[in-house]
Amino acid sequence: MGSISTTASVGSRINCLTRVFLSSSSSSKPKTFASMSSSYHKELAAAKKAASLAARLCQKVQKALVQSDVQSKSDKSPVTIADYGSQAVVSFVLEKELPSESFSLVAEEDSVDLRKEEGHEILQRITKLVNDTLVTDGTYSASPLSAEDVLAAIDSGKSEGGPHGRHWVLDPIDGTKGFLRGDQYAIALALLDEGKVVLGVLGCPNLPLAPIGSHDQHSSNDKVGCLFSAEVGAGTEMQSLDGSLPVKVHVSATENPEEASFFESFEAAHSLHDLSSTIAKKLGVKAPPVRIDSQAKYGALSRGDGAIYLRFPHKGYREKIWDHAAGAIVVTEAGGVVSDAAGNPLDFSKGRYLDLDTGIIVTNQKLMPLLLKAVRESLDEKA
Ligand SMILES: Nc1ncnc2c1ncn2[C@@H]1O[C@H](COP(=O)(O)O)[C@@H](OP(=O)(O)O)[C@H]1O
Ligand SMILES: [Mg+2]
Ligand SMILES: [Mg+2]
Ligand SMILES: [Mg+2]
Repeated sequence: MGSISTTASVGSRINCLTRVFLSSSSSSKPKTFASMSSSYHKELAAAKKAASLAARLCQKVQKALVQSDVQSKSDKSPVTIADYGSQAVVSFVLEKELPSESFSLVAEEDSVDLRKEEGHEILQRITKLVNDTLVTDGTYSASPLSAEDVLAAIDSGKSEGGPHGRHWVLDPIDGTKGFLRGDQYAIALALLDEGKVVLGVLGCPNLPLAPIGSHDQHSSNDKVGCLFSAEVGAGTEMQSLDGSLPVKVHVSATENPEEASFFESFEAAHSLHDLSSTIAKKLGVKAPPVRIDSQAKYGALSRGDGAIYLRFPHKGYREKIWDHAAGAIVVTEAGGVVSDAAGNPLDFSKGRYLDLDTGIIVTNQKLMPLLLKAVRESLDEKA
C-alpha cells in the first residue's frame, strides 16, 4: 500500500477556507451541544492563549533550526529548545491567566538536563526565546523571566495527575520528529477534572486550513496553522492560528468503509503499519493510509479529513496521557469515538500513563462497530 505524507506545503490544494467548514459541517449529528452551558470557559480561553503563544515560539524555531538546538533525552528520543520553550510558555501563561486556581500540570519535559553544566548555553537560548515570545503578546509587561524562572516554569509540569482534582496535561511539542523534519507537530493541552478530560486545545502550526488526505481536491491555497479547541458538552471548533473566527467542526459522517481513509503515524517505530493495513483491508478501505506526525491526526479527523485513526505501538510501549488527552476530546466533541483495541474508552485518571489494551482506534460512531470487529479479527490472526 502506498502512503501520503503531508508537509506544510500539502495544503496547497483548496482555495477557500470556508470550504473546510462547509465540507465538515455535513454531519447528520444533532447539534444539541451548541446550546449547553459551559463551565470551563475561562480555562478554555487561557488554554487557547497559551497554545497559540507556544505555537508562535515553535514556528520561529522551526524556521531556523540548527543542530545545537536539538538534544537527545535519556530514552534517546529528541528534544529541542522549542519543546522546552513551549512548555515554559504554556506553564507561565496558564498560571498568569488563572491566578485564583490551584495549578497542577502533567507535562512531558523536565529541566534535569538544562540544570547541568552542559545545559547552560541552551538554557540561555530558551530563556531568550520565551521572553521574546511573551513580549509579542503585549499583556505580560512585567520584567523578563530569568533562567531560573524558566526552569521553574518547566518543572511545574511534574505533577502525577490522577483521579482527583484538576490537572492540566501538556505535550509542548507532540511529534518532535515531525517538527525536526519540517512536517506536522502539535502543541497539545488538555484539562482533567476528577479524572475526565473536560477541555482540549491542539495548536497545529503546519496543518493546512484546507482538508488534507483527499486525492480529488485542487486549489492554490496553502495557508497553514490551525487551532482546534473542545470543551465537554460544547463541541469542537477550529480557527486559524493567526486569529480567524472559530467555526464548529464535525467528524466524517460516512458509513461506508470503502469511502473512508485512515490516518496513522509517519514513524513506523510508533505504530505497526502492517497491522493497520491488514485492518483497513479487512474493513474494505480503498484509499492508502495518510501518514502524518502528532495529534494533528486527531485535529484532521475532527473536521472530517479521513474517518479513521489507527495506532498500534510495538510490544511493551506504554502510552502517555499527554499524547492523547487533547486529541481525544477534540475528536469526541466533534462526534467521534476514541477507544482502545478492546473498545474501552481511554482512562486518563491513572497518572502519567494510559493503561490500555493493545492500541488506540478512532472513528465515527457508525463505523466503530465494524472497525472493532476488523481489529479483533486482525489481532486474532496475528496472535
Ligand atoms: N516506540 C513508540 N511507540 C509509540 N509511540 C511512541 C514511541 N516512541 C515515542 N512515541 C510517542 O509518539 C509520539 C508521536 O506520535 P506520532 O507518531 O503520532 O507523531 C511521541 O511524542 P513526542 O514527539 O511528543 O515525544 C512519543 O510520545
Ligand atoms: Mg518527546
Ligand atoms: Mg507526544
Ligand atoms: Mg512532546
